[in-house]
Amino acid sequence: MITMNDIIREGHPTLTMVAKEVPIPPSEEDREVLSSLLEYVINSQDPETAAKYGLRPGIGLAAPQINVSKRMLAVNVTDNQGKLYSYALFNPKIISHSIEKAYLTSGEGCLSVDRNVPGFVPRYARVTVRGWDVDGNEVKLRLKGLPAIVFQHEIDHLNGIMFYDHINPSNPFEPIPDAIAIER
Ligand SMILES: OCN(O)CCCc1ccccc1
Ligand code: NI
Repeated sequence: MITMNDIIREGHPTLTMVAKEVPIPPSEEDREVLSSLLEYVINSQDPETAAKYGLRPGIGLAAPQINVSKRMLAVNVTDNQGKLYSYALFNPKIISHSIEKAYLTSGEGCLSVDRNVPGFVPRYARVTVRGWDVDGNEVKLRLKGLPAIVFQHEIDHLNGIMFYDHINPSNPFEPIPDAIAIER
């Protein structure tokens, strides 16, 4: 199982690399890595397991964060209507997105960043993501709200982008025009 010892931190070069596509159908090794990402996210959200293994809670995790520079991510997050989005995908890609933006009023954090970086992170309000699941089946997701934000955070990791790269350095809390403010 993945623990915090396996998660690399900012300054590690893998976090700013562009990760490689995974051959589909996936190898047994790639299937195990993908499953371990989702396992971490779920474990980290279980208070007993998180306490037992010292896991920092996360609503997503991308393979580069465990020093595997391959295009894989896992998300386990509930939206504001109580719908659970639990996905582990190979080669996820945003194939369309709204013009409208959205941001978390609380800002974002990252398991690979051991510090608070305050500020609004502008994201697309709605995205359509296409990817492949652990069995190699194509998946297409239409996302909005917190799930859309998380998928964009994770897909950024596959392109070597950190959440704070999007924060306005001169005014981190500058209002984002016409954007949806998402309270958490
Ligand atoms: O890459 C995953 N990760 O570092 C865990 C935190 C994920 C996350 C936190 C806030 C907003 C979007 C995504
Ligand atoms: Ni992150």
